Amino acid sequence: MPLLETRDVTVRFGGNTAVDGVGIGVEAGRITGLIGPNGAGKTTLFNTVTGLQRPAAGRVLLDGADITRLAPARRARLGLARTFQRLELFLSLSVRDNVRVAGDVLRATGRKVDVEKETDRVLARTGLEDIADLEVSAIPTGRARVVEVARALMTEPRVLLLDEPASGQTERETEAFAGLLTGLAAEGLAICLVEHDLPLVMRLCTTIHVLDHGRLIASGTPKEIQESPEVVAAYIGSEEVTG
Ligand SMILES: Nc1ncnc2c1ncn2[C@@H]1O[C@H](COP(=O)(O)OP(=O)(O)OP(=O)(O)O)[C@@H](O)[C@H]1O
Repeated sequence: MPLLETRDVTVRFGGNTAVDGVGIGVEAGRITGLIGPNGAGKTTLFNTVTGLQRPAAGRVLLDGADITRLAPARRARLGLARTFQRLELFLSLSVRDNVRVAGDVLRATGRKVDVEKETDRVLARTGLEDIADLEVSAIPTGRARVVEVARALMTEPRVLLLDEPASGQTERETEAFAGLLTGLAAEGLAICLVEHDLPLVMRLCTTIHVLDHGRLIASGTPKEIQESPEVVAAYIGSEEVTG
């Protein structure tokens, strides 16, 4: 059973159906891809899962429990964490402080945590120790993306939703990042990856869901997705599906 599931989720903005009856699953210990051309509805689906967007219809389930009506903070306490396509970091704070602030979510669960120790552990785990004391405004975008992941990890999530985390990363940064994600999944985390770097998605994901114009047009292994005529047709003129 998937740890996170959407069932028949529909989101409308006026007359525009941004997400149209979409059901996807995200499993623990796996990296699940969510891809699709620009405007396909990927971020809107993430927003629905995390509670920033209310669906017109459908349900979101976490570990079998219906969380569709819960506020975003409640969902975060239940183990949902995300990063944002447009980075949502405190630019004038240090890398360490950006990570540390997420300790509040952990404290809100009532768990006794040493936030300083946990911050150090997460900074080490994500390879950010060398820039921990720099202001976020002074670091390259590629590393800032990792800071967002580190901040999400501070909440000790069960599910991590990543919205275009590799965008702005150098090839070397992406390599390190791929290693980090693989390691996190191996530790049991459920990761859902929205990413336009399709070779990266094909390499990391066990299952990939493909959206086009709000509709789920395919779900399957990387091989199945690359061979799907619907997927190839959806990407013609926008990007190539390669692995
Ligand atoms: N707040 C909003 N108000 C109105 N329309 C919106 C809003 N957010 C998204 N949309 C529309 O919903 C559709 C899906 O957008 P969304 O950002 O979810 O796609 P996406 O797959 O994440 O795209 P991209 O890959 O470009 O980030 C688009 O047609 C977009 O214009």
